[in-house]
Amino acid sequence: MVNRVVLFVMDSVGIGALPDAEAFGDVGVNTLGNIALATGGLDLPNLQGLGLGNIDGIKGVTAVDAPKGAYGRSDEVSNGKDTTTGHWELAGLHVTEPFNTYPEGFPEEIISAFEEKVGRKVLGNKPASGTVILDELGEEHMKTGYPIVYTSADSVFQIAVHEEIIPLEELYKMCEIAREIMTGDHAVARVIARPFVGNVGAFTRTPNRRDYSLDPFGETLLDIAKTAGLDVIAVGKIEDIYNGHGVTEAIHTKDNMAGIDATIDYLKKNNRGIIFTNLVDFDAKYGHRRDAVGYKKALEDMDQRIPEILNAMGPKDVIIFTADHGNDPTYKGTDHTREYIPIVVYGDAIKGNVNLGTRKSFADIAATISDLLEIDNTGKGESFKNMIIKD
Ligand SMILES: O=P(O)(O)O[C@H]1O[C@H](CO)[C@@H](O)[C@H]1O
Ligand SMILES: [Mn+2]
Ligand SMILES: [Mn+2]
Repeated sequence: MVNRVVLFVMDSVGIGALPDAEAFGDVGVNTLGNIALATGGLDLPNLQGLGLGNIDGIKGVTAVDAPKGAYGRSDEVSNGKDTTTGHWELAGLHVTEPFNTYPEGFPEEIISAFEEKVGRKVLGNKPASGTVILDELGEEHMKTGYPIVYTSADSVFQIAVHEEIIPLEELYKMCEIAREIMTGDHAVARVIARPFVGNVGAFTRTPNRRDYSLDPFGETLLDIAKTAGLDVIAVGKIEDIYNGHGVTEAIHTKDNMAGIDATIDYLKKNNRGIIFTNLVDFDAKYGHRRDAVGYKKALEDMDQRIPEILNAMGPKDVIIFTADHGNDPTYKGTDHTREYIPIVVYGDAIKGNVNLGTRKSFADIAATISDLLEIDNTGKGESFKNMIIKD
C-alpha cells in the first residue's frame, strides 16, 4: 500500500540524445554525461546508490552492485522539448501538436495589440538569451520605460522589466494582457514575467519571475488525484506549469535548496497523495547559461541532501527522481536539448535493483503513480508498478 508519491523533477537533467534528437537540432547531446566529461566527473553517491548509474546507456555516473532503487530511462512521445510539454507528458498527456514558436519574433499584429493594451511601446521582439538581451536593451528600457519582449526556441512570450522602472504589479498585469492575446492561433505555451534589478552592465534577474501557462488540454494525473480526494502539493513552478489545475496546495520556492526544504517539510506533514517538486536552477541558472561547472555543483549539492529527503519518508512513501527534457551546457546555443530522462524509484515498498529499461513515454510515470495510489489514469502510458512493488 502506497500513501504518497514524491515526484521529483530535476529540471533539464537529461541523460542522452533521443533517437529523434537530430530533428530538434540536437546532435551528441547528453546533459549529465557531457557535464561529467567537461568537469572531470560527477560526485553523486546518493543517486548512484539508488541506481542512477545503472540506467541503460547512461554516461558520467557509475553503476553500483546492488542499487537500492528501481531505475530506467524514458523516451518522449510528445513533439517538443520544453518544460510544459515534458511536465504535461509526465502527468499523462501526449502533446502531439507542438506549441507555437516564434523564431522571427512575434508578428506585427500581436505586438501592436499588446502595445495598445499596455500603453507602452516594446523593445526587442526576437529570440534571445534572457541575460544577453538585458545587456543589449536594459539601458534603453530604463530610459524609455518600454518593456523588453523576447522569445526563445521554446514556446514563450517573455517580458523583462526593471523592478524600479515598472512595478511588479504592472508587469504582472502586462503578462495577463499578453496571455489573453496569445491564445487561439497564437497559443504560446507560456507568458513569462522576467523582472530584473541593478545598474547598467550589472543587471540581475530576481526570483519574482512568474509563468502564465495555458490550461492543460486534458485531464492530468493531478486532476485525477485531486478529484479522488488526495492532496496534490506543488513545490516550485509546478503550480504554474499546470496553471493551477489539479493542485490543492502550492509553494513557490526561490531556489533548489528551498525546493528541497519545502519537499522535506511537506513529507513531515500529514498529507496523502502527491508531492510534486520541480527544481529549476539546473535549467535556468546553469543549462541555459551554458555553465557546466555551476551545473555540476548544483547536482552535487542536491545529491548531498538526498539522505535528508529519504529520512523524512515514511514506510508508505515512494519517491521518483526524474526530469522533463535536457539542457546540455556543453552544447551550442542556449536552448533545451531533446534527451532521455532518468527514472529512479525508491521507497520501503519498492524493490531495489530492478531495471525498468527504456520506457516509451514519460506518461508511464503518471500511469505508475495512478496505479500506486489506486486511482484512475489518463489512458496514456503504461504502469510499471508490477515490476517495482514488493510482494
Ligand atoms: O534565457 P532565459 O531568459 O533564461 O530563457 C529560458 O527560460 C525560458 C523559460 O524556460 C526559455 O525562454 C528559456 O530559453
Ligand atoms: Mn524544464
Ligand atoms: Mn528552460
